[in-house]
Amino acid sequence: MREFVSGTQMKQLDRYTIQEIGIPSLVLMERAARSVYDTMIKERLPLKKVLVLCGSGNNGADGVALARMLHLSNISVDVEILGNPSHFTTEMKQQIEIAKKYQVAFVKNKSLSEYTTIVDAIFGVGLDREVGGGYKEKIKEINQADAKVVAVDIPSGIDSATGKVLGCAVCADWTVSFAYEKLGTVFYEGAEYAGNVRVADIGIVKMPEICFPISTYTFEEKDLKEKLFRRESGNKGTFGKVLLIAGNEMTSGAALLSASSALHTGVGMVKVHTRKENRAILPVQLPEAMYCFYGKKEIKSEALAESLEWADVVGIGPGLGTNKQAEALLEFVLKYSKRPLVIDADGLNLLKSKLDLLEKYEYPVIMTPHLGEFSRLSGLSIKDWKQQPIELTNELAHRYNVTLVCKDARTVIADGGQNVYVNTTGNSGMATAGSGDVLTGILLGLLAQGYAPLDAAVMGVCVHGLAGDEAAKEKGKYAMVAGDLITYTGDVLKKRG
Ligand SMILES: NC(=O)C1=CN([C@@H]2O[C@H](COP(=O)(O)OP(=O)(O)OC[C@H]3O[C@@H](n4cnc5c(N)ncnc54)[C@H](O)[C@@H]3O)[C@@H](O)[C@H]2O)[C@@H](O)CC1
Ligand SMILES: Nc1ncnc2c1ncn2[C@@H]1O[C@H](COP(=O)(O)OP(=O)(O)O)[C@@H](O)[C@H]1O
Ligand SMILES: [K+]
Repeated sequence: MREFVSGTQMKQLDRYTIQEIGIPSLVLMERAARSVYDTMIKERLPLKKVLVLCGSGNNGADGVALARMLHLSNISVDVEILGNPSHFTTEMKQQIEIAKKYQVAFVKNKSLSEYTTIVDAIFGVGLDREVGGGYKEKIKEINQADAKVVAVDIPSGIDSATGKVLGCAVCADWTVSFAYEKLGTVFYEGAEYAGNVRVADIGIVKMPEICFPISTYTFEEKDLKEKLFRRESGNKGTFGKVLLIAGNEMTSGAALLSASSALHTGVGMVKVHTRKENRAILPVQLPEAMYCFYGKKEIKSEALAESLEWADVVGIGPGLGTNKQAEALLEFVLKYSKRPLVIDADGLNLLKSKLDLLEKYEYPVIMTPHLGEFSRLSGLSIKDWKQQPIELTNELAHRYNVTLVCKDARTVIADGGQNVYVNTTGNSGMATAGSGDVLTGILLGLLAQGYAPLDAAVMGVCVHGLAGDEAAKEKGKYAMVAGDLITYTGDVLKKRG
């Protein structure tokens, strides 16, 4: 698992390392600059003529130290300082003094066309407002230049906690980040601006010396290998029974995708509770599942109660619609199910009027809203979530006492505890109808096989994204459809299981 930090957290770690541990700031800076230097050499960046653009803070000071190292290696380098001298940090003043003694060249407003590589040391994690004026003009110039661009710590203009572009931002080919990758280059748009990200250990203390109220991780492919477990002696009972309540008379596809995806995740049995109109389609397309059909004006309470008793886990929502019948189904499940529950799609759209029942539900719940559903459920706007994705996901998970999977290009998963997860697998090809239904099936499949809710959620979202990445590799992001994710889920589990 990889850990991420916000700029505020990073500053706490810097401060702790310098003040409590006693490593001088200039020592950290020397290592920071050296790690950027090493990346530039290792990645064979064109170093015929380098420009280092520096702001007035310690990100700029890193830049001046780097310029000195390049200069001492006989690489032709110029430094341009953009910041106001009256705002220079102590370290910045020291670095300039040292560099001048080594005769590093300081320049002003030279054309960027003569440089083969530009280093962005304008703002680091200290960026705290929109970029404007001369900085904005310079960043636009960098983005238009032909040179390769290396960002120090984080591309200037990217909010270190959210990835938001604050006015404008440097578009880098490489970002060398110190100690931890910043959340700002994990979330979009920052992830696109950062290019290739390398994390350099510069001697800053690692957690848990400092305990944050929330720690942020990503669950990776190699973690899957450790977590996935399938008992060779198992039978279809031990691999779990899923009850899926999904699909109305218009939307058999959603039920099919979720049910099929649960089966392709290795679950023992799946039963689908769905509308009678689907009788002619679903068993033909998915004969491996069992079915219970209900008519227009009923929910078949007796059969449903039996199925709820039979199942190990229950899923409700994909393609269910939001009419009275769907509402009655959700109410019945919340009242009478005694199993872990996954609520998705229309199940979430109906939940707002059933929050009292949700509160009383005594078994684990995973909810999987995309941001529109999150917004309807919470009353918060999508913009609110984008400003504080980690905190708001965790807060809502805590409020409803559920595991919450907030689906976006970077899905955030939380259960109200100390650890929040940001998924980094997947791609834009997954922004296609039915992708979410597939995820619901994967989550049900993992839950039924006995993984704890938070584990099932982080593993499932990671698998879903990896399946998307395989699909993109084979079919392309334009042509891939949700059904492909099911096929590749099987491949992902086969390779990593
Ligand atoms: N000793 C340390 O503290 C270390 C710091 N390091 C570097 O220091 C950076 C953090 O340094 P700082 O905290 O000094 O902050 P930065 O250098 O990131 O920037 C802060 C400066 O920019 C100004 N500023 C912020 N937003 C602005 C805007 N939109 N327009 C114009 N000016 C703006 C601030 O007023 C301040 O002068 C890290 O990203 C990292 O590169 C590393 O060298 C590791 C060690
Ligand atoms: N750009 C993207 N990068 C990675 N994953 C994405 C991207 N866009 C969408 N996804 C994923 O695809 C799924 C879409 O789910 P959802 O919005 O519920 O779709 P649907 O309702 O059509 O099934 C989510 O798991 C989401 O995280
Ligand atoms: K920078």
